Amino acid sequence: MKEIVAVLGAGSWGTALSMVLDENGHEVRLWGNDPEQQKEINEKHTNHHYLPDVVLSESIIAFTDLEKALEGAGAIVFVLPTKAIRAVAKQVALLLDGKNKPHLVHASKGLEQDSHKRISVIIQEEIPAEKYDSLVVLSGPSHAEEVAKKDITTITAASENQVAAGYVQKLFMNNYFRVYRNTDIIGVELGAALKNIIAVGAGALHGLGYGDNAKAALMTRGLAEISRLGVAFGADPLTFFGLSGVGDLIVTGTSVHSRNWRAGDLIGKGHDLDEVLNNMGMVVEGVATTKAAYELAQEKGIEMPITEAIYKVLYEKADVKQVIEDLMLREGKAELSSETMEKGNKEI
Ligand SMILES: NC(=O)C1=CN([C@@H]2O[C@H](COP(=O)(O)OP(=O)(O)OC[C@H]3O[C@@H](n4cnc5c(N)ncnc54)[C@H](OP(=O)(O)O)[C@@H]3O)[C@@H](O)[C@H]2O)C=CC1
Ligand SMILES: O=C(CO)COP(=O)(O)O
Repeated sequence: MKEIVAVLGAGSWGTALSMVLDENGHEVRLWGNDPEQQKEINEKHTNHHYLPDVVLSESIIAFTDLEKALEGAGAIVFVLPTKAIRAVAKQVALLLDGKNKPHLVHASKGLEQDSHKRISVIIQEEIPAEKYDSLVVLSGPSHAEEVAKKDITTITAASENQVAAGYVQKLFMNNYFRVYRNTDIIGVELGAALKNIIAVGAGALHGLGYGDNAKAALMTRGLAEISRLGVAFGADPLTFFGLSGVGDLIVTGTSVHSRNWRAGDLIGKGHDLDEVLNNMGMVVEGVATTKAAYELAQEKGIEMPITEAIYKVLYEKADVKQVIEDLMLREGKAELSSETMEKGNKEI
């Protein structure tokens, strides 16, 4: 199968996914909003700010005109920071005529500020169902830097429509990029978004000089509270043991590639949050997601003590050592709770 694929978002992940699609023989149109970057990609075949030292195939063409990028596309892949998804989806909706119905895919990881909505929900709100074929979430442990080097990567294509998930599996899969199908969109999106909170925390522990025991504690108990929130909103608890749960938690909670981990590390070393975010030069989704998840947990009465602690450090300038002490000295509890394993039916 050879498709025309419009990749919306010419940052690290959009560029790395474009390389996979190009490798698989598809016609790739990489859309961004920066004319200088478009010129660089089309003339020098590099995207030096987002993927330094990587040479792109000449057949990956960058666009700044969204209408031209979407013309005749069989698939449209949203790979934008969460805060840009709604605005870009609105523009896409205006350009789709309902005759050529593309498959929609998104590969972003976050929750919308204020509404706390998942990305697939935002896309469905903005693009009328009659204008596209299907919607699939592509998510898993996958640093752009490693995918661009063709390092072995596994990822999940989640959709209620398994024919659509199979289409996306076929679109992306090759000998270094293995794609699994999944039916649990809620669990995959929540696992992907919420692990970024824990990655910020893991970086902060490293920056503060804590060791491996602390890291294991944070990641394990972090996974417990991610699952608790997810299950309360209808996710399958088993999803959190999969690629977009524990898999993505490992990759971001232990790696210097992770922008969330690096931001946490700098915060742990005493740097100011605004300074850290301004100097990163790339999106750090975990900071905004911490706020969204904290508000969601408060609203629904779901216990998320690690998220609450990270929220206090990021948004209330709480002393990080004091916050850790408070976490450690909470009332003693049983390790496993039944609410983590009982699937709820609330939707976000
Ligand atoms: N990097 C990774 O390894 C992975 C990232 N992800 C997820 O993918 C999403 C995107 O991340 P990533 O590519 O890393 O982010 P980057 O910060 O590397 O790049 C973001 C890109 O989005 C562009 N952008 C921002 N707002 C708009 C807009 N309104 N219209 C058009 N373009 C816009 C930026 O353009 P400009 O340069 O002009 O600001 C930039 O090209 C995130 O949700 C992230 O969590 C998922 C898996 C892996
Ligand atoms: O989600 C990612 C890898 O799976 C990338 O994480 P960061 O956004 O923290 O770099």
